[in-house]
Amino acid sequence: MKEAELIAIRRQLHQIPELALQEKETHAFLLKTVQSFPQTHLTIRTLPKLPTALLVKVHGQNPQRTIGYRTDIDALPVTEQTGLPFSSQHSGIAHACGHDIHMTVALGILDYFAHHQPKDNLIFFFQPAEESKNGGKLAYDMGTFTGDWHIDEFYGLHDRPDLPAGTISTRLGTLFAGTTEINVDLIGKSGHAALPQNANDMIVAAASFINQIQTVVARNVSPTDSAVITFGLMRAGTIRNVIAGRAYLEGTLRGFTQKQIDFLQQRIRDIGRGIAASFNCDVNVDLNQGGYYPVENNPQLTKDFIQYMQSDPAVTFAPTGPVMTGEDFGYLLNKIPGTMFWLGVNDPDSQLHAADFSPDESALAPGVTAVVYFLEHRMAENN
Ligand SMILES: CC(=O)N[C@@H](CCC[C@H](N)C(=O)O)C(=O)O
Repeated sequence: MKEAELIAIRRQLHQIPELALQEKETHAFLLKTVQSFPQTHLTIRTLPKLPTALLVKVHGQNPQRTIGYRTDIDALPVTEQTGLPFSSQHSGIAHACGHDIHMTVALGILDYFAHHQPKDNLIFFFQPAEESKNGGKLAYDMGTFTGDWHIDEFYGLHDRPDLPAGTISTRLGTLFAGTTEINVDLIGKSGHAALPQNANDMIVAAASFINQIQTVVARNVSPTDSAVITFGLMRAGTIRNVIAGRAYLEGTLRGFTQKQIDFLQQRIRDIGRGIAASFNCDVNVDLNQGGYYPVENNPQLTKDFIQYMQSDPAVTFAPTGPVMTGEDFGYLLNKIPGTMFWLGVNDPDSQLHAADFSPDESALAPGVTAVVYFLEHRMAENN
């Protein structure tokens, strides 16, 4: 596929961002595009119980194994502020995490193998719901990757704004953190602002909960380890002279190992129980990890990936450390060995999830080429 075609696809996808599990237009666009490729050795599959997902199998000439390639397809509840002429046409929703770039690269790779039949089988998984609702886990747990759709090794990328366009980067070990969504409901008693003795103020209880949570990473995690707990949403109260009888908080916790995540979850539950006792209120702590396991790259496959990318003169490879962003590809890599890697998209003044995030489209063609060449390498004899 020519660079201009990749850019045209990316711009169309960019204009129709959809939230997790609602990716109907995106699914229709992806299906139409895949149907426009030569169909001789393709099988297209949809999942009745996960209707926005799309799978495409490329049948190999002499298959010894099946290699999977995954892209996420959902967007974020962000109002785009890029000023691009092809900005989001869906109010309040944007591809602020670059999944339009991910999908376009996947279509570019698939188009290549639709025209050049591979030796082994390839399965492309266009996965809904990465940002929330763990679409990867949903698909895996419903038995999607069994029988003819079994995958031996799995690859996927994420775009990265602080790397030059087209640069490939990954590491041995954990690449992305495991995350857990935290929802906390504090239930007390509302009343008159002037009569606190007759009420039970949940703004004060929530403030205390938040303050105690700040001690977890600072005081319970070794200074040589990393973890983060952030509360990004807090709702309580209606007016200055009514004591709030309820407060609601949403946050996320992140760590690089499952052991550490389990520990952080336990501390949050403990603090919730402590607040309930000390404020004589109800505190319901709901923790949901879903499929957001730490993204742990398989040692053998990732060593081969890094060696290949470093040795190919057409590829710029950069080493990297782990990051605290999460990815539900972590769940799939927990079940199927594989490698997740970054693709540089050169937007260093912005960041993932920002309203002005605008990846550099010149990353598309080298991204496709690097993955196509790597997959050819994996399918060569002796690999
Ligand atoms: C790449 C990226 O930004 N991923 C998301 C994953 C969502 C995690 C989950 N919804 C949570 O907040 O725990 C991220 O926020 O890192």
